[in-house]
Amino acid sequence: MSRLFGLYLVTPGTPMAPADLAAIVERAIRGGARLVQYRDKDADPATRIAKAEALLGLCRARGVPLIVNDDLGLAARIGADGVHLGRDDPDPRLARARLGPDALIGVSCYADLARALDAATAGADYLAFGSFFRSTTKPNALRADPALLRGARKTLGRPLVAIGGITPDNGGPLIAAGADMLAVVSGVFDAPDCEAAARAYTRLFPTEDSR
Ligand SMILES: Cc1ncc(COP(=O)(O)OP(=O)(O)O)c(N)n1
Ligand SMILES: Cc1ncsc1CCOP(=O)(O)O
Repeated sequence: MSRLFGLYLVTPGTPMAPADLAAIVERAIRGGARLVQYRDKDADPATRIAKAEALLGLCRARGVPLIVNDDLGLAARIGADGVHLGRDDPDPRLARARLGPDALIGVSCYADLARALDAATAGADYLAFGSFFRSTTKPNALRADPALLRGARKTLGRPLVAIGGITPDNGGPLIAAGADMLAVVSGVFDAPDCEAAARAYTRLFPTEDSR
């Protein structure tokens, strides 16, 4: 698994034809997205399988991992690279047992460092914090203060993902505070040029040589 660093694209979960979804994800990968999460709360099971499989094929061809939000069963069924788990989802240990030692397991920690420590102990590969800014995708998301990332950096020893209302204009300070990845939905999916938008996030990160 490549190092967890850079733009993390999360799909919006709004009704969208599989081909349109794949086209945007492909453009975002061209713009530098290094990890993709299939997040889809509303589609029926057959549509979810079809979309996730289409994205997995695309991501495999581009060498970018695809993980599934919430749904451990779907991740196992399609052979995804991992799963992202929130408060209402299975324990990371269960996900590890089901998906295997190489699976990428991410856990939502909101603004809760104690939860993050537990998740790290339970084998999470990355810890996600947020929402750092108001999110149109998830307007009622719990809010986190960017300063939290500095403490998380010192104590957790795992890659940190920041999410929620992140734009190319407000993302830099989150990276400076300790975020390894910026997870983004609307900043890419709602942009007139998805590839250019992804590139604008990608440019916020130091290059491999300067890290
Ligand atoms: C990278 C990343 N971080 C946080 C979330 C939110 O997960 P969760 O709290 O489970 O909420 P839903 O996504 O299920 O609404 C995420 N999906 N990805
Ligand atoms: C899933 C999720 N969890 C907290 S905010 C959020 C949505 C992020 O989307 P956007 O990048 O459009 O704010």
